[in-house]
Amino acid sequence: MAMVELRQVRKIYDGGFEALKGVDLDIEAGEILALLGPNGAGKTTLISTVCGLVTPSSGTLTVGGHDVLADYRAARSLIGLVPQEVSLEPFEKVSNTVRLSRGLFGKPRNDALIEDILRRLSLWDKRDQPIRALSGGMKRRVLIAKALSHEPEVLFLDEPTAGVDVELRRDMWEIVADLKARGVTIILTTHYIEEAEAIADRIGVINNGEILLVEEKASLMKRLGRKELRVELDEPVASIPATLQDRSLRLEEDGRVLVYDYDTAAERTGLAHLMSELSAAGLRVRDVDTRKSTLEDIFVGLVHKQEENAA
Ligand SMILES: Nc1ncnc2c1ncn2[C@@H]1O[C@H](COP(=O)(O)OP(=O)(O)OP(=O)(O)O)[C@@H](O)[C@H]1O
Repeated sequence: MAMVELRQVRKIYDGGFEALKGVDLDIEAGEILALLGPNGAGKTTLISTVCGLVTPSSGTLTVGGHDVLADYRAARSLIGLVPQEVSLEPFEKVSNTVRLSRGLFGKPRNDALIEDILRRLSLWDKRDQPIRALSGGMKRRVLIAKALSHEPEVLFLDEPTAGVDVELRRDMWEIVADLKARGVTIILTTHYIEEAEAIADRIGVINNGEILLVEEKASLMKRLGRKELRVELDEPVASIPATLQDRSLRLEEDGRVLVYDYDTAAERTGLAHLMSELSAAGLRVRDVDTRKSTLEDIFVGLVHKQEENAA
């Protein structure tokens, strides 16, 4: 059994908008899943249904085997949620904010645990400050501390690094890695492809309320291992010379550029051979350039394809 299971989860908001179109998703214990998707894709709606904040129109959801609808308290007690928007009591002290959060889950007071959480998030020095005295980045850390206060097994982070500076983004990534090392299952939504690349075990792409792909990052990266060699010729050619026909080259830019796709992970890329074949065919090379397909290419391609299919 997966830690989080969604089966055919649909959400139609009042007014008729279908934000989730029958989502199936399994999230395994201890993994980091990054959900990538453009604005309005349904990321927040998906997270909110798992956390019991939005009631699905149909389908089932379980967390740790507990049905989110029928057994809400048991499911919710396993979940920590770091929301997108900062919603904190401005005059409350940092340490009280986190302590109160634990209390709301009916857990007994545990000052040692709160201290540990605050230290891990570099908030210990700020523990006696009121929330309003903190920077935006520090407030985000407080949101994480709150979400961890009741020792959840599953942590949802809704765009944890939207609008934060590079340094804080790196800190967040470290915090997430540390939580994973402690066995916490982590689901984060993001617009930042590099964020998914940096920290996720698996990457899910969502658009228009549908999951388009869920794949191990490692295997996605393997697919990303494809590279393109672009050879700019001195003189344009009308067609690919016969001696190079079995090379699966493409001709672009009115015959000025020969494009060769190759697999960087392959033992032999055939690049050296190709260059000598070009010269044997009498083609003079002006310049070469390489281009690597990125996760962004895959992402944009998937989203476009879905939109074309829908049109
Ligand atoms: N309460 C609501 N009532 C009606 N429609 C809603 C409601 N909440 C969200 N939506 C719509 O559902 C769609 C998905 O929204 P959602 O917030 O889940 O997307 P998202 O992927 O999190 O987007 P973003 O990256 O912009 O946060 C959007 O078109 C949004 O306008």
